[in-house]
Amino acid sequence: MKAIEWTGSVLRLLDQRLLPHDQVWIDCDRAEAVAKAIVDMVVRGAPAIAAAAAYGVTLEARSQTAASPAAFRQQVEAVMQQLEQTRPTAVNLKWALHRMKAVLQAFPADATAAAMAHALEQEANQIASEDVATNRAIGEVGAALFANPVNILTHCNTGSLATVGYGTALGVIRRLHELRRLRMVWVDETRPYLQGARLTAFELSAEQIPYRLITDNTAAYLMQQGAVDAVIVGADRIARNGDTANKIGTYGLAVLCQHHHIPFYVAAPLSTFDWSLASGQDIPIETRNAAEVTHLFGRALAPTGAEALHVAFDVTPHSLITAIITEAGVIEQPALASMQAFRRRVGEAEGKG
Ligand SMILES: CSC[C@@H](O)[C@@H](O)C(=O)COP(=O)(O)O
Repeated sequence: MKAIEWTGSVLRLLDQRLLPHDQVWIDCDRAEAVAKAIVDMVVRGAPAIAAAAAYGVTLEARSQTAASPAAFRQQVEAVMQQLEQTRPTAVNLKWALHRMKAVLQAFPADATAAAMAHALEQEANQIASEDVATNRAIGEVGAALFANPVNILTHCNTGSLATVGYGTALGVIRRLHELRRLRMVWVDETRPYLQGARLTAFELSAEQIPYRLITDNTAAYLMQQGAVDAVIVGADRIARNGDTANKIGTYGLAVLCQHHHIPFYVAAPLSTFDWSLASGQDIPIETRNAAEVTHLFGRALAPTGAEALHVAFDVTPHSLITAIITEAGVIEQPALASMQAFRRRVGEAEGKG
């Protein structure tokens, strides 16, 4: 399953707002269209929006090849800034744009616009292909944590639709299934946007991975019944001390896991680490339109004029996280010291400095 495709001239995005029932592709031929697609959640999930933004820069660069080198740089950098504003919490977006900016800055002042545009396209392709390899590595590392078949509970969508392919938390689940070490997956529906019900259930159905969809408020009951062996979720930003921002409802699951003595894992690539932030308190949390809470598919659930709050992410304190699973290994009991030791081991170059 794929939700992002670069044709060499346009970025094709599978409109995730319409899944699972309609599979409609949107062709973006300008950076503005990509920015709008990210804001409107046509494309979503931290690694997927990072790759989409990189292709947004590529589209702008390709449209400016007749410009002078200085005008080209100015225009492309303006678009990078615009893309960076589209969604605030997922740091992968910034990480990808920093990579694109570094490519631009490596060229001498008199480099031709065409040469710079070509290099930017290559970098976007590199970001996209690395993501799939990274997720496969995360899957391998994560699956090694489980010796026997398990029941996993997951939240939101962290699969092929949220990445360029394979997925992070869902990558671990996918790998467990391949290794016959997965009993089944409990899929939180993930109110209000229903990424679990619409997207994760869609991916698991397509691959015939056994799952059952539950309402978000069923997790506690299942844990009490002994029906959950572990929770695995993705992440949008991980601070220096291991505090992790992810889809709203993640923190509640971590608290429940602590109460029930169930391991709580975060699976994320190094591009989700924000070493510049001391703790989760510094992570910007996106709030979205309250109509996404009061309405479902355009139909009002609440009385007319009902006030609602739509906080899209929450922060799980590192003390509640059993381990963070990355492509470079596992960080057990993440905290400042273990995170710093991990960072030294993998090298600063791979994370966000
Ligand atoms: C591999 S995706 C990790 C996270 O981005 C995912 O868990 C999540 O919270 C997605 O939120 P979304 O608002 O759908 O972009």
